[in-house]
Amino acid sequence: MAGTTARVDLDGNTISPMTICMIGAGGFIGSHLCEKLMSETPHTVLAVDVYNDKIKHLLEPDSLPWSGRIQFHRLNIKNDSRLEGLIKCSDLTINLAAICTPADYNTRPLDTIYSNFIDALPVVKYCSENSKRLIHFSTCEVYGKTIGSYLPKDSPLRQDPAYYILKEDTSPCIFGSVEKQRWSYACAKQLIERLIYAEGAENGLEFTIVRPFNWIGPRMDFIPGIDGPSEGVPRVLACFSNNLLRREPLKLVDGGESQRTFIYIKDAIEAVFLMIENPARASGHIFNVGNPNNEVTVRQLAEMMTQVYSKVSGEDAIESPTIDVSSKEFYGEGYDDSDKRIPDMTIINKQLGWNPKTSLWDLLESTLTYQHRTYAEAIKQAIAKPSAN
Ligand SMILES: NC(=O)c1ccc[n+]([C@@H]2O[C@H](COP(=O)([O-])OP(=O)(O)OC[C@H]3O[C@@H](n4cnc5c(N)ncnc54)[C@H](O)[C@@H]3O)[C@@H](O)[C@H]2O)c1
Ligand SMILES: O=c1ccn([C@@H]2O[C@H](COP(=O)(O)OP(=O)(O)O[C@H]3OC[C@](O)(CO)[C@H]3O)[C@@H](O)[C@H]2O)c(=O)[nH]1
Repeated sequence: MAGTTARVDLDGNTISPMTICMIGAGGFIGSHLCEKLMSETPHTVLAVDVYNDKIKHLLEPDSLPWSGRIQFHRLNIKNDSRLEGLIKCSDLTINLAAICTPADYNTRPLDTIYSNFIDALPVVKYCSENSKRLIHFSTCEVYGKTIGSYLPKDSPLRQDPAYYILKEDTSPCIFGSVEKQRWSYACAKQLIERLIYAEGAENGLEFTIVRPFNWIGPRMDFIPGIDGPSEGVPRVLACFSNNLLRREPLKLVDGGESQRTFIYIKDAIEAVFLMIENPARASGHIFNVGNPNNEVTVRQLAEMMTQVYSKVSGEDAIESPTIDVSSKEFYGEGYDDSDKRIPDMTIINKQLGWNPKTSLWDLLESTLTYQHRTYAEAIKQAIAKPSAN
């Protein structure tokens, strides 16, 4: 129960209750952070977002044990003068707000760049000017492509970790050409990282930068036509969940050859907790947060999800569970991809002693159980309902 035993940091010091201004609190990661902060700590959250559907269960009814420790502020950080006041009255600001679905990067590059760079500027400025601590969410996409991806396909060096492991302090950021607008997001994230780093160096801003590597779990994105637009394209977990729920083949972009490491949201949130409560160990650092043991190709992910969904739903898989699509067909002009993403864990291990725990199979089992329970009935009804036209 929150607040009954004193919380101590990794060095044995008592942690005082703090007020956290969490921007983007209504999203996937924000909702999990808020949930754990409410149930396990005495901290207060000023939850800022334009939506609150994913945290409604924490805001209502008033009788919840943490009511009074979480306040929702519906505001758009693009144009709301209340933002500075909220940052000023908090001990820590966590900025999660962003456009962060790849389908937007090449089709809405301006919105993507504004969201990930321009809109984050006032947050950095207010933190710096008011001497407030900032935890800023960047992305593993700042690494772009691996050095190994430029070697010939049969080069033995491709097997050498030096050519693919992504290290915060030494790996380069390798993006495609400007016409490949996919990289608008990574580039905007990289520039805001550099600005935060410079504010730390020149003006003493106390910051931590988080680079998430494909965090997945319940409440990620939306299911098209159910709790999001029918034509919307969410991230891969929700795309594949949608296909499985509708008994459609899973679409493999460009053969599903790209590789990703997936981490369970609950493991990743543990890492963020350590950053929140151990400022002396976390400040001034950039942290990869991922699970290097959970690497698969997108094709393997599709196969695993098909098997796991069959188990949790009790339905046999369809006859042809996957179908190939080109990236142009799926995402449109200007799409490009990261080939492989394995995080180096040295820095987060040394500073915070953190390691991920959950296997890909286990995290898919709990996540797909959630997807089935949450959406299967709604999908059945949507399919049964004759369409409007
Ligand atoms: N989930 C991942 O695996 C992952 C990977 C890499 C990076 N990240 C980064 O982590 C952060 C959070 O990601 P997420 O997966 O929770 O995404 P999300 O889209 O679920 O959450 C982002 C939230 O920010 C809010 N928001 C966006 N613009 C806003 C604005 N102008 N004013 C107020 N609120 C605004 C959105 O409404 C949304 O609720 C993002 O910065 C993203 O780039 C996430
Ligand atoms: O139906 C689909 C959807 C996607 N793919 C391919 O899967 C790979 C992963 O896609 P996704 O999870 O949508 O996004 P990325 O990993 O490419 O990018 C994200 O990483 C972190 C973050 O910054 C925020 O979450 C974001 O940029 C990819 O190869 C798709 O092409 C598919 O085959 N079928």
